[in-house]
Amino acid sequence: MTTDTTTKDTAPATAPGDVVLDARGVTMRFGGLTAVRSVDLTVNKGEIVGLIGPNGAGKTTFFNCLTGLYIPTEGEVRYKGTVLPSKSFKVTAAGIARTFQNIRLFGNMTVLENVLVGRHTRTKEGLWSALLRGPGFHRAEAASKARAMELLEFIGLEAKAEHLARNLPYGEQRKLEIARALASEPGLLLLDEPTAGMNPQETRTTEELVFAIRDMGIAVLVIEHDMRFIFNLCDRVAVLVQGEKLVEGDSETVQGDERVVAAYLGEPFEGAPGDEEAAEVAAAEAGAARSGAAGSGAAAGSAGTGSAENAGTTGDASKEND
Ligand SMILES: Nc1ncnc2c1ncn2[C@@H]1O[C@H](COP(=O)(O)OP(=O)(O)OP(=O)(O)O)[C@@H](O)[C@H]1O
Repeated sequence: MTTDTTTKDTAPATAPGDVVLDARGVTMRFGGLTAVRSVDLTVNKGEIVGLIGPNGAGKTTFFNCLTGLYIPTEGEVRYKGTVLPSKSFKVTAAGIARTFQNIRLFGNMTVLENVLVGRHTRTKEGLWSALLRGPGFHRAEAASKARAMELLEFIGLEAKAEHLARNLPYGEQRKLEIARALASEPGLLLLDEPTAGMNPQETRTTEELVFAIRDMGIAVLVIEHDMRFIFNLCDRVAVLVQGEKLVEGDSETVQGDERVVAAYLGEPFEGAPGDEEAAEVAAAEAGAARSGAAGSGAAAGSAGTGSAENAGTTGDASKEND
């Protein structure tokens, strides 16, 4: 049964025009397996919403239903009031961009070229214009490049614009993926485990980056196993367990819900998560200074059922669905 514990007190006041994403009764079956069962979720303008749950709970499958990679077996997804098209490139053009659990950059292309790839849904110049390389093409190309450089500046990688993507450290590759997603000028950004494999310092930087993206007017829906990251960041958190939404509410509501503790979180947090994180960052920085090199250890504060598989991974060939 789907239980929504959002109360009037915890839910943000929302005007009808403020709903960016409205997923209703989304169900996804693979043969006899129901990976997602009748999930409702809305994301409003100006919100950062978290989607958490144990491994195999259906989080990525749900993302795939929001981005046209899967057509839900049942249910409907609307973006700013319009039912989503069924092809992923059309979903991107409509205004939803995403990053993937496993980094999907073009390693042999430069950092700048990777961001330019993300702009293809926003460039109107057609094949003939590109072949003839007329003034319209050059103008569009210059504008795209300028916007891509702006985005690289936003994520702090403008100095590495001409580097090959594969030569970037892991944390910067994840940031570059975000810049590429932003290049399509979305109204909603979906982040699938953006801090997987990051050290505490990189995680904190990513947190700041997501706040800055929200401040640019882009709504964010984020899957993550790092609970400190989620509870620091999100206005609202939905918990999926075995394909169903168990609870939805603000961080405090979700952390305090016994069912969530039993099904996913394990022990409730004690003390302020921000303080603990700051201590870990300081310890990591001190360690890096001692060894002369920054490590890329496990993300801090991951929930018990999800951390081991995700910490420190740069790819997972066994996952077909993301
Ligand atoms: N293409 C597919 N075909 C068959 N089963 C699938 C497919 N994709 C996902 N599943 C199954 O659906 C269930 C939900 O998987 P999903 O990857 O969505 O979970 P998740 O919550 O994202 O897990 P994780 O936290 O490990 O990424 C799992 O049992 C998975 O094996």
